[in-house]
Amino acid sequence: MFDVETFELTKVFGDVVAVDSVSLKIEKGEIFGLLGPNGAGKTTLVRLLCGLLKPTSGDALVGGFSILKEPEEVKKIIGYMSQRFGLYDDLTVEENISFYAGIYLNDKKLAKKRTEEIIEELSFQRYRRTLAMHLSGGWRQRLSFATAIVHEPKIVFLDEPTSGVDPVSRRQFWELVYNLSAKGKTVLVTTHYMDEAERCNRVAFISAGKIIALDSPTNIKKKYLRGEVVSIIPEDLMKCYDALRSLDFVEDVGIFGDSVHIVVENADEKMPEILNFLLKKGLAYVKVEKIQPSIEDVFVALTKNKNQNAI
Ligand SMILES: Nc1ncnc2c1ncn2[C@@H]1O[C@H](COP(=O)(O)OP(=O)(O)OP(=O)(O)O)[C@@H](O)[C@H]1O
Repeated sequence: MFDVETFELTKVFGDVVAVDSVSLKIEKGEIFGLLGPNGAGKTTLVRLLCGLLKPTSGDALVGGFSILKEPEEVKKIIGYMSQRFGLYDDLTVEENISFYAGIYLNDKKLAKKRTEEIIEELSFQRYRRTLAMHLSGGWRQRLSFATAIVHEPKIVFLDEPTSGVDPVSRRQFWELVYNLSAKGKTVLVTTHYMDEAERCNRVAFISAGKIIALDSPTNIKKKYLRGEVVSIIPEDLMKCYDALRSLDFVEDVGIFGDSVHIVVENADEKMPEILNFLLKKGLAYVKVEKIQPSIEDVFVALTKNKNQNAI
């Protein structure tokens, strides 16, 4: 059973096609990741699915309701955590939660009950009277999440929920996402963090409004990365990156923190040639090793070719 189904969904702003004929299906209970560079169309797709934007053409069913014909019904069954978090800084934690509970739930008693439940569930007890403006980044993010799920929506949209949040809070946040999924809720999450993509059941890559790859993280790596990855930690990152790009047996080159990753057909076979090349070019390095590919390696390979065909 699908909780989200889109049919050639398209949104055009002036001469920008922000979402370009997207057709996808998301199963009930799934954690579905949406990845893509800045401006790829992730936020626009999420806003369309939340019933906040009207499509230029195409349609989508969210929880069985059409975003085109029944956007108000869609809004009742979804939770949306936007990039801006949507918190009231001059209200306390409890007031923020109870404010959103009041908007979404008509029943006052139920709104109060849910506010208490959420405070308990998300461990807000000691911060309940703290103003939102005084919370740390991680707790603000948690509060924004709380306000998005206070009405127990079936489907939850999280737009870059962990952007700018420290690694510990990010990990804790993912526990909350897993809890939602374990309760049978469907989650669509957009992210820039590739390690977070690995945590999703399935991911879609979006580039210039089009879905260019969609599968489980494992299958995506198998399908789109036809080769093995060698990681090089050089002393001069940019010089090494530029030099490696000129090697004809290298399929893809990408920078990952302080290392350069190259994709080659057979890493063990090519290793002596790579070491020889670095030596000849006078490129000093700290470490060269074959590594397991990450979803980020696929991302580099996929976004390299901007004219990639949509699937
Ligand atoms: N309201 C709008 N009016 C005009 N153009 C828009 C509007 N909203 C988005 N766009 C354009 O649509 C394209 C997709 O933007 P969108 O915000 O959906 O991308 P994104 O993948 O979410 O990017 P980011 O990761 O930076 O948030 C961009 O070119 C953007 O400039």
